[in-house]
Amino acid sequence: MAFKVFLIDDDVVYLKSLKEFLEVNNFQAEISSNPRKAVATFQNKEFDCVLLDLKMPGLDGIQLLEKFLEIRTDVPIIMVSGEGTIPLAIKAIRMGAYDFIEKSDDPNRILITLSNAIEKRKLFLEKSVLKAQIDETYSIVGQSEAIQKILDKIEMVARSNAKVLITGESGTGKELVARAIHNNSLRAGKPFVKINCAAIPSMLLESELFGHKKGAFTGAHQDYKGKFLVADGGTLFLDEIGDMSPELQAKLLRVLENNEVEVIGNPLPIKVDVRLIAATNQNLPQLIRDGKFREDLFHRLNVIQVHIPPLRERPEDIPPLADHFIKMFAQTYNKPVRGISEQALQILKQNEWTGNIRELRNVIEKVIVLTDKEIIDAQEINEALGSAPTAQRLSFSNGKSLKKALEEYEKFYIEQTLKQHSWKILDSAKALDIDRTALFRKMRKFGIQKDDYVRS
Ligand SMILES: Nc1ncnc2c1ncn2[C@@H]1O[C@H](COP(=O)(O)OP(=O)(O)OP(=O)(O)O)[C@@H](O)[C@H]1O
Repeated sequence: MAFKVFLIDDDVVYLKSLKEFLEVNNFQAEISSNPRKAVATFQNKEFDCVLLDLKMPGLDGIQLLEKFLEIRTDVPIIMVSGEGTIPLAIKAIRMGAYDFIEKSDDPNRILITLSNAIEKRKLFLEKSVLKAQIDETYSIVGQSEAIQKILDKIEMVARSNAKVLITGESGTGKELVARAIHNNSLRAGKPFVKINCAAIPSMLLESELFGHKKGAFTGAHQDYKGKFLVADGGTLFLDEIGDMSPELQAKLLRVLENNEVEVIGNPLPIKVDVRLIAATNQNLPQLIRDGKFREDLFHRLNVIQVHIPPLRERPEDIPPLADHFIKMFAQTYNKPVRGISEQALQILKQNEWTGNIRELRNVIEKVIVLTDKEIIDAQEINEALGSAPTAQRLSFSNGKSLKKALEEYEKFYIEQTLKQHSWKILDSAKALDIDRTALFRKMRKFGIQKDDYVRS
């Protein structure tokens, strides 16, 4: 497809010859010798680049440039300067023109300047599309007062370097908020590194965080760059901070006090510049009272606190979230789904959502995979919820044998316990007062699984 160039000049002879030259070189060219009409044309048509004469009677090039830049700034404008207009051309560039050429220039130079400008625009547009896709994936949806306050807080704290502690149940969006803070900060171009303190055994976590030198301990076959160093200049997100061992808490505190990392096996500490965001679904003040979390570390981390309430406390967020996930998964799975019926929405609003937004997202994904309808109906939602029944729905298990009803409840109860304990088998088994083998057996029997659950 040929690129479209808009040529504006009062010199019609020059205009026509330039148009011919560009067309021979596979460009499409539209010309205008009337500056006022040119504004309307620029407003109504799509161009990849504009070549604009600096000196014209009536509205001159500088005034026209000003008007064009008011309309849009993504189309590069190259000024065409005649004799003695170089200072004006420089002024135009200061105002936002892409470059300038001289009428007397070798036509091949004009081609090069034009191609460069169009290439730059292409890259700009590609970047905008990618950014829009990322923004969509990481956008925080919700109309509740709680979410609006969180969005305001993100904006307020993003530009500082203050440490942030994000609290909230599993699946409420803690990681999403951490990413939003990073993406809105001056560190946005630098890495965002996430580490889940509950998913890595305590002995390995130290090396994951701070790194090690080859030979520092048995099995350290090569140097390993810890997450603090990987995140240098950017943001480190420590998820499930409440699960960090007391020894490691002490080491983390030292890093935060000195902004230096002690790589295992390396005698010299290394300076780092990392913004720390921590998250937990546990009650840290309670862990402090139980002697499991250091109070000094808590105060270091808790400079700014963002608490995300569970979804059941903000049902007004369910319609916009459902809409968001429907659009997202309809596109992913190429389905014709456009919306959801009022009745189906009511069922979603009444659900308990112990797994919060992650659970809602999974339910919508499941419905979209299975449906071919344009509007999701109540039956489809009920079926999708059926595999993860809530306490509310279980109380209506009429028509089933007692054995079946009890089994359903047993499955539900085990699932909820696992969720509450972030899928840690040992903790969940303890809470259920059964041993871990029995829990594994029941999980197998009921087909309960989470892809990345942790064996603690
Ligand atoms: N307000 C929101 N708008 C859109 N999507 C959301 C929102 N909150 C959460 N999500 C989505 O829900 C899922 C779970 O969110 P996230 O992983 O951030 O939760 P979390 O609190 O960090 O969970 P965990 O404690 O289990 O690590 C993600 O897919 C996330 O994109």
